[in-house]
Amino acid sequence: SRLSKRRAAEGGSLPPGPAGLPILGNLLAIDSQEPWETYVSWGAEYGDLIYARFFSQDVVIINSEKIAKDLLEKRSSNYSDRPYLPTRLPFGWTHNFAFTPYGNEWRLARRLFHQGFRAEAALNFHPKQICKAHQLLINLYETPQNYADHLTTQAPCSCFKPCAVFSASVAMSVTYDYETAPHNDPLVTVVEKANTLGLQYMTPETTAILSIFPFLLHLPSWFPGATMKRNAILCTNYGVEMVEIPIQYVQKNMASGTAGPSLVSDLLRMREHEEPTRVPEFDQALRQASASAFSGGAETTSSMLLMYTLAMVLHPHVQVRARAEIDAVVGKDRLPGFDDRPSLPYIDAILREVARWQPIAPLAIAHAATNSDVYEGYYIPKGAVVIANPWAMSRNETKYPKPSEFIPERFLDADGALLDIEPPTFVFGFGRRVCPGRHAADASLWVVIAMTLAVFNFSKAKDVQGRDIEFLPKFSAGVTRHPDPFPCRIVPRSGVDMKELARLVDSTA
Ligand code: HEM
Repeated sequence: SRLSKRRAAEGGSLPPGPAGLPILGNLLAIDSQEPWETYVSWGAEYGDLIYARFFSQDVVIINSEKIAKDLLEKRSSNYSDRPYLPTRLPFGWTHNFAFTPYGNEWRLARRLFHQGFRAEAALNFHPKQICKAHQLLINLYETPQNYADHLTTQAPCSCFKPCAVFSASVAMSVTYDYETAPHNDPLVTVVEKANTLGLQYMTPETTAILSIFPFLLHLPSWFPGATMKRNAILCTNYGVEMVEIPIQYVQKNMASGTAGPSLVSDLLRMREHEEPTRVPEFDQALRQASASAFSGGAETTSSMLLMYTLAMVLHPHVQVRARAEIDAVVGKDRLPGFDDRPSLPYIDAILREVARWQPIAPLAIAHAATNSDVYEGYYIPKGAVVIANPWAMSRNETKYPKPSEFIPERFLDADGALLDIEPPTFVFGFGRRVCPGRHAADASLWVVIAMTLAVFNFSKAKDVQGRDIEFLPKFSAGVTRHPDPFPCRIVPRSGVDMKELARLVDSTA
């Protein structure tokens, strides 16, 4: 076969892996809800570097951090491409550079994004993150039963104050200096629609079928069963609105002199100094950089905050220790702020453990091999889809004993100081494609964790007899993996009423 000839030419054999069917390859063997679990079980049999086939597509799965770093970081010039996604262009998904092939277009978009989101620049977001966290506290105080809405999306909410919609509003604010409306913000709605509809078509597992039946994408949209085509059209339209409307908003504000600082206003100013011939390229990159900031930022942050809420409800003793730390370091007269971060190691340990305990992107985003390669004697074909499996890395028992348990203490030494070990950065991916929003995400998560623990107590909801309502957490993987709604009670700590909360908020404003 062609493959064995290539192998003979290069030396080395394919990494071990499960036997597949002649045409389908290994697709039928994969748990469609939790493919990362299938890859963990393959790993137990074949090792941490696994070869599989989806139809005719070569796939390499990496279950260990070491191999992921050896390939995706140390050999990053060969492993920074993305798999070809037949859905990307028909669904108008050119606005998110997460899916742009490796090359100049991606490089420029990522460079512009970096302008606003690199570690030092992301410090500028702190005041906005604090302000949004304050709004979140007020919303949680007033309508705690709507906690998921406050943390994630918009939804009818009975409070009259601006509904925080924390994640989306931080993202919109830093990218466009756009204040999300209290309810049903038109832009947040359109981003959600574009994301929910689009992202399910952007994974190698789902799109594998299109590489063998590409006609599915080309059936006329009125054809019965042509859902994919109809969705592609809808999604393209949402994408255009989601990209263009907020840019026009910034341009209008700049023209009237009312634009506050934002990524897009900075980039529009940079644009004025571009060579005229380079402007079209710059415009395309500006669109990718800005749309990626808010479409990439909102959903991920909110999924992690839901994981955090779940962790707190299930582990009251963790809250007790966290509160004792906050009370000792910050006191009860004010809320924790970023300056307190170095003195609050337990809060950081919670943040790390939330990220590790339930990775919200269990298979990160697949990379692709530009050229064939040989690693430890194994042959990796050119064009192979390379899937790193952060889920498997989070379940490494040597590094994380009792991996399915939530134990922030694993990141601390006996004196309660943060251990000098690498935090679970694998949840943000690897190499040149590593998540560029991670610094902003880290600060948003930290401030919410610190402030909510300072003010609230999370517990299981009670039934009419006053008994805890027990539940088994369930998770769904849509855009990102997140817990399904679970019953919970969020009540202010004793002594915190609305007046006191307003005072606390004012004291850190
Ligand atoms: C809350 C936690 C977050 C997690 C766990 C997360 C995780 C990831 C992962 C796993 C990747 C793929 C990395 C790879 O290919 O190796 C990624 C890429 C990306 N993330 Fe994040 N992310 C988070 C927050 C954010 C935020 C807040 C933003 C935007 C402000 C963002 C923007 C992006 C973009 C634009 C990419 C594509 C990078 C590229 O292809 O060059 N992410 N993220």
